Amino acid sequence: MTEAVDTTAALEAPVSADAIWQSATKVCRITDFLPAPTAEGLLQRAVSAERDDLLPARVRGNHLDTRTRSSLAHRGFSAPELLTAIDAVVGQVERVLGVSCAGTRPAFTLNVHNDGDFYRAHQDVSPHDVASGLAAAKRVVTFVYYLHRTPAPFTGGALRMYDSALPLNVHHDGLRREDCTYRDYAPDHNSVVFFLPSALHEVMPVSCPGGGHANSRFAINGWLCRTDAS
Ligand SMILES: O=C(O)CCC(=O)C(=O)O
Ligand SMILES: [Fe+2]
Repeated sequence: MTEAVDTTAALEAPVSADAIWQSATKVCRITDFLPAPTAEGLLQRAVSAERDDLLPARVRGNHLDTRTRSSLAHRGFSAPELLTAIDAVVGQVERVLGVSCAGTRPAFTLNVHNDGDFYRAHQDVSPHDVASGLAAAKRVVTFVYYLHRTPAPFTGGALRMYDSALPLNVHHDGLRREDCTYRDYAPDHNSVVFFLPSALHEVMPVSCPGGGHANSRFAINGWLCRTDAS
């Protein structure tokens, strides 16, 4: 039996101008993504990265900003086996996220978080990038593939995905970060996540008291980027 609902009162009440509208951000997450020996091989390459190749990670626009981001990045790291696997699932990712990756090319770095490292809340593409025609504006999909020794030699380091919120994505006034709901994703070894680069996200601080490069939280983080031709 359906009950009649009186909506008159609701219609007469004005919608609060301060209301924050939130909706869960879509994330495709795949665990045990690569065959275990392939993941192990990638981890070994990450562990044996040359010290000289690891430079302080930069924020969008190629700036060093240690209050926003603390980690090391290896820009020349190669991971063809990961790219092949991403290619194999891109159709499903497109369907879930509602974008087309046709004509895109991957660009990525190996990111290394150790004790005390973090990456504060940010977007991989902002409306400003698009307005200014910055290279980041070509990012169509973000991917992050995680690697670490097992059991994890660190704690923390979750990927925090904030729910999309109005007015957050329109203008920043009036919306405090504390008001935003979110979901945390564990950076489990051999798992990968895909999301839209406009989504607000954060790497929670990593605790790795013993330090040591080999004990780091490794992530191959990149984007499927529109090419000039696409
Ligand atoms: O390592 C992660 O979980 C995400 C890193 C990230 O957001 C980035 O490099 O833009
Ligand atoms: Fe990011």
